[in-house]
Amino acid sequence: MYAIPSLDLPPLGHAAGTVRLPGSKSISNRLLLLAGLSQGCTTLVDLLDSDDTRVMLDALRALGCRIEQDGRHTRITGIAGHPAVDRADLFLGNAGTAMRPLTAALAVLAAEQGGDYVLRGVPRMHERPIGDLVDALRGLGCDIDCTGQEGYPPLRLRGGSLRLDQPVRVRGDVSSQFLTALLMALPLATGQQPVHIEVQGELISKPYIEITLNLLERFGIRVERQGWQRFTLPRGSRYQTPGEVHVEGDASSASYFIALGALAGVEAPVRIEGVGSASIQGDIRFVEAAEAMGAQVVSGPNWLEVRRGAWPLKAIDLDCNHIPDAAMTLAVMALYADGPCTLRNIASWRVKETDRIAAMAIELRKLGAEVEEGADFLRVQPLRRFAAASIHTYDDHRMAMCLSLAAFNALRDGVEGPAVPVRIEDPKCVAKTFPDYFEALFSVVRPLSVPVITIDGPTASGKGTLAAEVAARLGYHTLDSGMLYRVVGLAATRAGIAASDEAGLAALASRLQLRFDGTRVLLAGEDVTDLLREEGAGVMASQISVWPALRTALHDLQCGFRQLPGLVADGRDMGTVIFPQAGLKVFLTATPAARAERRYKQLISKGIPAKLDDLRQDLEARDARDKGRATAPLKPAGDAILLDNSGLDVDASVQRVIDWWSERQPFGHRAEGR
Ligand SMILES: O=C(O)C1=C[C@@H](OP(=O)(O)O)[C@@H](O)[C@H](O)C1
Ligand SMILES: C=C(OP(=O)(O)O)C(=O)O
Repeated sequence: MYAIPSLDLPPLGHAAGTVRLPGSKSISNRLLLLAGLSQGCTTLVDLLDSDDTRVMLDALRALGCRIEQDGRHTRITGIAGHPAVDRADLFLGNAGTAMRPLTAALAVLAAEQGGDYVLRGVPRMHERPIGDLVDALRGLGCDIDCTGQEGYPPLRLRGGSLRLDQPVRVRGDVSSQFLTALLMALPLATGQQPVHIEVQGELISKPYIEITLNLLERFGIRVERQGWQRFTLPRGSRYQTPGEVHVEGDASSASYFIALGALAGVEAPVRIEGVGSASIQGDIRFVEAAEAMGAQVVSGPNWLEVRRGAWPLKAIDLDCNHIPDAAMTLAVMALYADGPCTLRNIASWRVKETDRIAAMAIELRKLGAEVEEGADFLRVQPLRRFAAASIHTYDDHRMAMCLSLAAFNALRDGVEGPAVPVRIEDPKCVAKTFPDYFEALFSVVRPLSVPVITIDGPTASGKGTLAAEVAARLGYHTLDSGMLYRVVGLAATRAGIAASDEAGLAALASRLQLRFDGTRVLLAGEDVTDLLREEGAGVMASQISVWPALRTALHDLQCGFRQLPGLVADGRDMGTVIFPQAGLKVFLTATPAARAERRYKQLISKGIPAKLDDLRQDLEARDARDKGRATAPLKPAGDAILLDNSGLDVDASVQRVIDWWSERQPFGHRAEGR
């Protein structure tokens, strides 16, 4: 996950490869609640692990469920309709699928057994309506206070007494989750008589009710229904655990990769695993919408393969009420269409993670699009010239994921102006349902060009620290090229290859069994990170790095580090030889005295004995050798910016580099500052 203020996506090219989807949010949270209310143990396989499911798991734990997690398996021992506590204060984040169903379940339990439960969430959750559900539950005899604003969480549920002689009436035109909540909770009240639910007003998002009915059935509850108006829970309904249930991949999350295939699956398809034609999720019908826009889709029961068909995409005019979440993806695909696209019947977008109609219109306009927004529709004109935009994401995972698709602007035929990057602000908001979304995206797209920052400089100038910090701030990868020479040095010493054996060293370098695990370096499976930091390894690296054949052998290996979303490479010839096209080149220096002092402190703090004078002499000798070697000598690239950090702390140096980098981006200053 990218827990950084913003993530810059460079212009992206063709896509190919396989993405395995995380579990469905809607299925995961329903199964968790049903398992939690059942008697006995239910094993959920491939449950979604994200913000929305974590709040549900925390709530179930607080109510007395036992939860054990082991790899792909989550085991829940339910409370059999009897919470272990009669008071709890539950934080449910911004998870509608936790807030709404738990409200109904706890309101019914509190009315039947007594209790005092508070349900709250993030500030946006306190702006998302729940009044229709509260009214329905009050009509049933539950005692519910809206402790903030009437009709919105936080809620306090305190007892009451159930009246089941009349049908429970609930409005269905703001959110289907209210009906889902009642369907999942009311089996708790069928001890003496059946319970009837009547839906008032036009029910929206109907396919989500199908998911609810399907999963209730797996827990032994067969709901009788008359169309979408009337539902009956038979007398004596009891949750019976099915034992083990597999959670299919999330069909709404699939929409981004279906769109990706339609836009960029040119030479090969994008394969999506985890969801397919056998899905019980309504959002699988996004496939039809994508096909209407020209995508070519082949599917199996739990996979899809999507390629580009029509290009530009074909404009559509679609009632999207049945796919409220996935439809957002169509709004961004519309930028690549051959005419205006209209998405209708989407009023519910206004009461989700943010007002999604307004947010989508604002952000698409930043890209240059002409957008018409109505109470319940959005019309998007295609774009010929994309503007580089910093996309605000409103703490809405889907805004971040959808708008990332604007980074394919270079693929638009007849596009005017240069290919532009897209900045996604607060990228970690994807954690609501798809924490590794960007990693998944990067694994299947080919960049047109990956941004590189090079930081070259003499030994002990602090390149490594600066590079690591800059990379962490930008979400970029790092290449510590000095480390590669150290690894070769270490491997050579072990293999008995002399520092003077140029051919032997080059041959060794080309067959290195090297792997990086975060900041750890593994040589033939052995963690050698600490050995590489020793002085001897540095001296050996400097001696062997004079050999042209070795430098050539390591060239391709180093270029391979240039991966999305970007690279910060530090060394001695990063800007001059390996990445001459880098977007920013920094040459970092400090006086020999300052560098010797830093190295001295570093060694002493690790308990390694050292002498200041010796260190200074050593590093002056290394400077001379690095500067004097015939191949790739240490010198600033012509277009490098010099940074003398003798009098700067790390934070100040990092900020300088970030500022220089920001100035070179087409977005203006980084949105959230540091
Ligand atoms: O029941 C569900 O799992 C959901 C129902 C839909 O909400 P609405 O019924 O409010 O449209 C959908 O947007 C949400 O992401 C999940
Ligand atoms: C509307 C959404 O979430 P929630 O389950 O919180 O309603 C969503 O995931 O798009």
